[in-house]
Amino acid sequence: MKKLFVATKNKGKLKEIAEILKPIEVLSAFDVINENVDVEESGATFEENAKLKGETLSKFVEGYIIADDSGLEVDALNGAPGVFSARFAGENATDEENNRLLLDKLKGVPLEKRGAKFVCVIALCKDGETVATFRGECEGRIAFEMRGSNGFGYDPLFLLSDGRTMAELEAEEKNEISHRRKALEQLKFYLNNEF
Ligand SMILES: O=P(O)(O)OP(=O)(O)OP(=O)(O)OC[C@H]1O[C@@H](n2cnc3c(O)ncnc32)[C@H](O)[C@@H]1O
Ligand SMILES: [Mg+2]
Repeated sequence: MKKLFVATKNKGKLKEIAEILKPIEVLSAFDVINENVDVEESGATFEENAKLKGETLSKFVEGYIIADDSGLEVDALNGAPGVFSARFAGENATDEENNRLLLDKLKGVPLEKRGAKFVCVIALCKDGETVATFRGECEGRIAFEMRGSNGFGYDPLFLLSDGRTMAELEAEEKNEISHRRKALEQLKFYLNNEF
């Protein structure tokens, strides 16, 4: 496969996906669709939402498209924010607002109880149908304050075992260990075998 559309409005995701999938050419579906398509992420799981986004947008492009639905699951919050990660602090919440709310909710929780994981589900779709889904996870803890300016979303609060936050990693380092990398590796394996 030489070229793949991606159904995302998130520039941070798009950049990571393009880097990880090289040499496949990655194109944003929203750059080629003239209409204003908005997909309601009403699913209860990352899989459902990835399919919703991929299947809907696949009807507007020629060929294969992938959608990424991802988020953060925090142990002490019983898996929240989960599928609500992007809108944790409200419908149009900024990353900063989401991070602040997370810190608030974890006030007084000690480090050993601050376990969390990032989850990424990639759906591969075509002509309104899902061909396959792939899941990647990355484990860490929630830090006591935000640190670092790389990445996006909850990266400044996601503490790795070496003591750095995900936002303190260089882009290449994040792309080696991330949930997104793990899901996309499976996609690459699938594409190499099926196409
Ligand atoms: O739906 P699209 O258009 O792809 O973009 P989005 O930002 O709304 O994406 P999601 O619905 O999948 O929500 C994922 C949220 O989870 C968080 N997230 C996902 N991957 C992340 C990562 O690698 N690092 C930090 N936060 C991440 C971040 O807050 C995202 O906004
Ligand atoms: Mg979204």
